[in-house]
Amino acid sequence: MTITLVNVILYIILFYCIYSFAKKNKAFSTNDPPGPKIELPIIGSLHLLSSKPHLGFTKLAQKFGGIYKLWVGDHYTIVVSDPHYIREIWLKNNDNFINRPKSPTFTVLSGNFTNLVCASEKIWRHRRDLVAGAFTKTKLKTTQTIVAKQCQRIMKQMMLSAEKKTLFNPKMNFKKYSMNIISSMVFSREIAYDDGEVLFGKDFGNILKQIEYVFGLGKAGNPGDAISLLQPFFYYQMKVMGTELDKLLEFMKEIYDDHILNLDPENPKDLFDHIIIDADGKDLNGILRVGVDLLLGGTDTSSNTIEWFTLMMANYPEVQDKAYQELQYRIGQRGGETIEDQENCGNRILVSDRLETPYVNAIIKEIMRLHPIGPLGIPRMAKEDIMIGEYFIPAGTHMIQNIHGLHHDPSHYDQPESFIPERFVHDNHTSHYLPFSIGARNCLGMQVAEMEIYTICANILINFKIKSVDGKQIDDTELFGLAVHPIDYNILLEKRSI
Ligand code: HEM
Repeated sequence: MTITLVNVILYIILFYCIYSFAKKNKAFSTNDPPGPKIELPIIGSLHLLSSKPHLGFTKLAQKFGGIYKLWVGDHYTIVVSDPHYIREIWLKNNDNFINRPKSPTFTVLSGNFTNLVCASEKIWRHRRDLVAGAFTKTKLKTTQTIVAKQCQRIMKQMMLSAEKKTLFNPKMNFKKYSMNIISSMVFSREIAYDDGEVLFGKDFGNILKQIEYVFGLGKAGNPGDAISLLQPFFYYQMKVMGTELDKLLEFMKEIYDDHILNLDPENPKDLFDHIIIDADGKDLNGILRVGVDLLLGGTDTSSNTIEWFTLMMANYPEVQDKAYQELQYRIGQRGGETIEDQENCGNRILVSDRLETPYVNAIIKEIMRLHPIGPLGIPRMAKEDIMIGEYFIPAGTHMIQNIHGLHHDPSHYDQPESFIPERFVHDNHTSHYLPFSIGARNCLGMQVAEMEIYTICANILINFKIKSVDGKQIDDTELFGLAVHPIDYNILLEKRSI
């Protein structure tokens, strides 16, 4: 009896493997893109990717070209790093690729696709309009002032660290900087850098831990997302993620209630007020989820880029010095240090200096080229069968924009693995530089991110020399997660003389 049951199970497994092998190795058309010759049952080509899938995908692009197909577990996937095809898909045919794949992780993180980042088409259009509208209504000057104020706060922390010669931890501090910008813009809330600081909304610091936790659980690469047979093994992880996300939503509800209580429709004080007013008293779930999305989307992304910046500056002191000279020159050009208006908040370099500091801009671009924090963007899914150029893409295909592959392609960038900011000084590389993606569903926070990254990086460069703790190069190994980040490290700061 037992043997018979074992036999039945073995037959089922065998049958499933044959079915899976046949399905994955059958062409959809005579116009499929190139890809691996043999797909394995169940896993497809997963074995060709490592724990750092962006590197695996880029290696495959070297073999199959800028557009290729493969099976990532159960999912037929097309990976694109050719700038021509990226534009055809994400820009010209955006409507057909507007949705995100329905993976278990996305399902939980998005409350069944009712948020903004993962929302399905109809809901997405409504949410995107709501948030984009609120961003537009929040005046540029207001955003600049918020960024300048937060930059001044972190400069004080860095100055203290330089004076006391204590180690400075980029990860923890830049996270607070990014989060303070987004939470000031959206919720009029800030978190403290140390326990002595008394700020409005004293519990807000807890949300940072909570975001960290949810981000950690939702890390890309959950095997249950790729292979549905494995989903039961990740049931508990998904359940915990849902519970932790609910806590974030509860917190968001408190902020919402507070906003409702103090709402002046004629005089909205922040982005959340704008969203609440535009939603006209409806869609509480949507508003709360959009609030969480903005915190999630606006924190680890920019802060990881700034972490890469201090790491690379410690490793390339000659680049730091060259940038410092440029910034000194710029200050001289505008008549010295004396810009003391409200928006400046005491910073030595302003957002308005950006156009006049091409080398600093080039450093930032080179860092986002070399270490794009979202190296595979956020995946999309084909709505209907479509021809893109000579290639057929069937409905349901998962689409990956391989930003890492695009940024590391030697046909666009000489010595793509080397850090050479100069390459961006005379050439914008516009067609093959896309850290924020492209098209109607590209990064909604791009302008804020660029502003906050420039402001802090330029002010760090003018105020400090960044050094590694032991005088050696800091390890620049990439760790893969929802955002690609460096191994946690400390730096030493040396104050530059004015
Ligand atoms: C270095 C900083 C950042 C990078 C590199 C980055 C990159 C990206 C990328 C690649 C996408 C996917 C777009 C697509 O599917 O085509 C995205 C989406 C998104 N980002 Fe960012 N991002 C950054 C900062 C931010 C910030 C600061 C915010 C919030 C203020 C933000 C909010 C969003 C949102 C809401 C989406 C989803 C858009 C949608 O689905 O309509 N991001 N981002």
